[in-house]
Amino acid sequence: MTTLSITGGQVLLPDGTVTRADVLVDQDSGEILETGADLEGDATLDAADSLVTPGFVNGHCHVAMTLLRGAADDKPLDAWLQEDIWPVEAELTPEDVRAGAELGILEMIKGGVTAFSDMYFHVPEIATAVEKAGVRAVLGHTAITIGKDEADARADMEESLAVATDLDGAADGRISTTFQPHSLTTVGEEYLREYVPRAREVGLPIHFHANETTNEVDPIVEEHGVRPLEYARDVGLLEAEDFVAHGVHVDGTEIDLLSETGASVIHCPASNMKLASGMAPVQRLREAGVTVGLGTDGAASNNDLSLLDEGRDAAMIGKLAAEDASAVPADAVVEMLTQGSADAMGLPVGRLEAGAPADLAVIDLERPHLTPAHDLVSHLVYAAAASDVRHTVCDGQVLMRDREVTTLEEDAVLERASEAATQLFERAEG
Ligand SMILES: CSC[C@H]1O[C@@H](n2cnc3c(O)ncnc32)[C@H](O)[C@@H]1O
Ligand SMILES: [Zn+2]
Repeated sequence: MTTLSITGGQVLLPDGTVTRADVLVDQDSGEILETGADLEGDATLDAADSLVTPGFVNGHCHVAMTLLRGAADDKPLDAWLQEDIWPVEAELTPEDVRAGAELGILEMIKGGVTAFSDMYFHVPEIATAVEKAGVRAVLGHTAITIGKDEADARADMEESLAVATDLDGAADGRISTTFQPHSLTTVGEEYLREYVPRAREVGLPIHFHANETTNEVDPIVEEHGVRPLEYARDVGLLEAEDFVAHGVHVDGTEIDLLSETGASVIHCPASNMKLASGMAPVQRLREAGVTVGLGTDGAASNNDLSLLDEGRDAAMIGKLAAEDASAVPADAVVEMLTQGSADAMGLPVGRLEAGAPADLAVIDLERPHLTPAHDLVSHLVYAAAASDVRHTVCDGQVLMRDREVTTLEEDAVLERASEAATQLFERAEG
């Protein structure tokens, strides 16, 4: 057995308390052996003057959209997608997706993110980037049927099933998968009724966008006479292992439905603010017992992949939405960006305890904006930034040491992504 000891730091425990301790990791199994005093390993990672936290878990992302970062801002969702994003995405090659995925994963490792859940296409390229970078991911091919003839629509749904079946367990088990209808308005009812049961037959969880904007809610209410999540339930969605991205415009009936079914919500506050989609009722969801995780959405609607930024945004917008400064407090946010997202995604991560996967981030506390250190949970949510992360460990392997990523060559990743983005936009502009 080869062991790694993360020494001299303060450790954020699963109950939200912080204690001075070392963390001993079995690098062969990738699991935490013990947290406690004076733990020696074969190798050491210095955590003096630092906070050791579970790796942050990005519950909803389109990682390759880093190539579209900053290319289309200041529009609402429908216009942004239809006028700017989808025409460019139509030109994306598998190589582009690989370059964008490596860039996004590099950014996430640098910000202490050790796992992410992704919705996109050319997914084998994303899987290759995940394997190389050493992170954990829940991947899938996202199917859209509107605007397609029956053959193309079916092909997309079939691909979503096939990709999820083929890639499950890849990268030594660090990749798991979901079936992914894009949303309740972009996939036709007949396809949901046919393919959701097929996903169930092979045991796939389902990840989809829902209730993001009122434009997505109103047509469903008009056509079906019920709220979108009631319709979702009727077509077989919202099992306990499913998770919904956004859940902004959910009413009391839908909150009860989420709570009864055990389906989770991934809250994406930065994207919801930037696209002016609305304010998710996070405090009400949590009070109803719904599992809530945090996601960045893609870098074109955020415009970064920092879960620490997302945490601060969640706290701020959660208070505004509830009109209550005590709503969505720091400890709730820390839970959402670790255990909440992990539970939603069906991953046994997000907790620093013996037997759990050794996925963690070490945050440098010797920073002006983190001084004095009255309350480290408060700092994590209200003051810390992605650039404060010193080390990142996933599955017991050191992915970043002293701010240097070990698994990806940073300069080369940046160069490939810039080049791919330039050529992509040249093609798209014709
Ligand atoms: C077909 S792959 C996934 C698809 O989703 C698009 N997308 C990015 N952000 C959002 C969002 O906030 N709501 C809905 N769809 C979104 C992305 O551009 C891809 O086309
Ligand atoms: Zn999304």
